[in-house]
Amino acid sequence: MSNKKNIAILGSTGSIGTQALDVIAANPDAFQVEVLTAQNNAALLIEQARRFQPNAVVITNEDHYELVRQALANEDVKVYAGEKALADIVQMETIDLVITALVGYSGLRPTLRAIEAGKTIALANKETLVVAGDLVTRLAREKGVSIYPVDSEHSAIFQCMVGEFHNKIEKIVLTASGGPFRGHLRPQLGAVTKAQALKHPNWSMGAKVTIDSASLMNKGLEVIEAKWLFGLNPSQVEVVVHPQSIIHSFVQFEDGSLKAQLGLPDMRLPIQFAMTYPHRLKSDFPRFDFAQYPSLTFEKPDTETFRNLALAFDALHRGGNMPCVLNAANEVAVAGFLREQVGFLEMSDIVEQCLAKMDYIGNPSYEDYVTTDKETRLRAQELLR
Ligand SMILES: NC(=O)C1=CN([C@@H]2O[C@H](COP(=O)(O)OP(=O)(O)OC[C@H]3O[C@@H](n4cnc5c(N)ncnc54)[C@H](OP(=O)(O)O)[C@@H]3O)[C@@H](O)[C@H]2O)C=CC1
Ligand SMILES: CC(=O)[C@@H](O)[C@H](O)COP(=O)(O)O
Ligand SMILES: [Mn+2]
Repeated sequence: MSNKKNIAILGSTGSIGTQALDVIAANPDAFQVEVLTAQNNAALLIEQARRFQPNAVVITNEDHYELVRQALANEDVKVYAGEKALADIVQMETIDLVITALVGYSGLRPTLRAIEAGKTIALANKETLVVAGDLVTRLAREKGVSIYPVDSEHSAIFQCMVGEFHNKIEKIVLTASGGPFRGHLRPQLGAVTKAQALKHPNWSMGAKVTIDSASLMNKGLEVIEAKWLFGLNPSQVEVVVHPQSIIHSFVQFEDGSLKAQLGLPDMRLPIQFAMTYPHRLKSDFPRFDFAQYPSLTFEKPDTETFRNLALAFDALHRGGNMPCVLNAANEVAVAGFLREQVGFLEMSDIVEQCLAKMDYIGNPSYEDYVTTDKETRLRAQELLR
């Protein structure tokens, strides 16, 4: 019997997925890859499967199935395709921990299925908690499943909470880099390009989260994610702009003590911590050098210019299916911006109009979320030029 943790990585070809594999490659005695999944990047999935020899891989775009199957015909790796296969594979008995590194709404169903099967979750896919945080956290409580955060801010809060779980949080303060357009006003934002928006000042990430960072929707999604992960009221979550991205977030306890977690912007650390909690594993990640950062600065977010953050707080206050509406409208808007169909500022317009027009459902079922997501997408599509 091996002591290695058997890991499934959903979205292994993405930014988080490939960094999770870096962590595994650096710690072959601690981890074994059990499952890898991808949507379109068949070539990288094949390369990863040859290198890490998982039990199984899933390619969700069925058009690539034959290519992957033939390429792995001489390996001891099972090959599946399609969304149903993705939702089923997470229940495989041999999996210990599922890393949800998919992007967007696509993470919801497999995450719920993994929790149903009692799998520990390392959650990068924040949209899962934005869309259906009540369902997901309720099911996790029922099944006794732990959800460990991968997102850097939430990992920071979680790391500050270690040894403090019996103590009450007064508030948390999420740090935001402010993105590439920090300090810009609306007239300037009207003219920014996709290439400029994809240049995050501190982090190298997938396209969707990078655009969300530029529009401050990422911070809005993270506010909602934090509410569900840490059981907070909306009034207990604040955001401060910290352009250096060195302090990853703060927790303030009820005695007024403020704790923070610091480090260079490198996702491998939070990914690894979610995989090893409650332990820490020795790493060779670059260390922080105080001489390189003579000042760490803070500003209030400008929510009049970057309206997405205010819209996310609004959706959180309204509750029910409104965060699901926010997410679906934003996914359509970001895809439209990446196709250069809409401008930067129009992304918030689309989200705002969907929040105003979609029917409110107070206590949504899973089916209500599926319907809300579908109908919001249709409405948002109509708003694309
Ligand atoms: N990147 C980062 O540093 C951080 C990311 N996050 C969050 O982590 C999640 C992943 O982000 P990131 O790694 O940047 O994203 P990427 O776009 O880099 O990767 C997404 C992964 O999901 C797969 N995928 C995309 N769409 C689908 C779909 N519909 N069904 C199944 N698989 C799909 C992709 O497959 P393929 O490539 O084969 O098409 C890829 O493997 C997001 O929720 C993001 O907000 C949070 C903090 C930091
Ligand atoms: C690395 C990570 O966790 C991202 O979600 C990051 O937070 C993006 O940075 P900003 O949204 O603060 O620009
Ligand atoms: Mn983050």
